[in-house]
Amino acid sequence: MQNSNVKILATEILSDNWYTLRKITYEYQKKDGTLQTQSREAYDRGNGATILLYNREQKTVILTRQFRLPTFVNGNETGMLIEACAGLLDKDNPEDCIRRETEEETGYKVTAVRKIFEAYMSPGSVTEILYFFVAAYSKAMKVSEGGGLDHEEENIEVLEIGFEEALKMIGTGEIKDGKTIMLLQHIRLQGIL
Ligand SMILES: Nc1nc2c(ncn2[C@@H]2O[C@H](COP(=O)(O)OP(=O)(O)O[C@H]3O[C@H](CO)[C@@H](O)[C@H](O)[C@@H]3O)[C@@H](O)[C@H]2O)c(=O)[nH]1
Ligand SMILES: [Mg+2]
Repeated sequence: MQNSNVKILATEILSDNWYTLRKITYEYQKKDGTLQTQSREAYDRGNGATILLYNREQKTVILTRQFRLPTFVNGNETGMLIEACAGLLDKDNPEDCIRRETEEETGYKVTAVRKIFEAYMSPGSVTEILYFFVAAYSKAMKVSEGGGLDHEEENIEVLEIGFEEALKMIGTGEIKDGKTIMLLQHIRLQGIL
């Protein structure tokens, strides 16, 4: 935090049940030089990594489907969401994290992963920065069922979908997850599939 126009005055923890919600009060120097005191809530659930697995011969991608409670209480009738594989970093670096998460959730053991960019996904309220990766996959890399970790209560379905179909699913609203849309569009924009 190096912006000399901002001075943190107070940090209050509103909730630290599973992740941490803080209310931060700060002094902000406006362009005209005057000082303004503001406060904002920031939800800190750590940082994350996500990956799109693609197969050039088959022109397919690997996606997941799982129940996402926050979407269920906000308009997603079944609560089921189709997403690229993703996970929180814990103490890992993003690359190790995404390799581990890929194997746990999809059952594919990928070797060469490529970082493409990083993005704040909800900058007005959530601190998280998300690291984006892509990797080629093949049948030979499938080492387990995937599906996520039982002790984390993950019930993840693994989907292998034609790339063109996945792109269409953005238009139909069947794919409604930001990171997944960004990854699919990247694959198209870069001509990877
Ligand atoms: N008990 C309990 N479990 C929780 C809670 N919040 C999350 N979990 C569980 O903690 C686990 C976290 O799984 P990960 O695979 O590491 O993370 P993720 O939820 O898939 O998050 C990924 O996708 C998010 C949504 O796009 C990203 O925001 C995030 O960065 C990451 O990439 C999941 O099993 C989730 O259900 C909670 O409040 N209580
Ligand atoms: Mg996950």
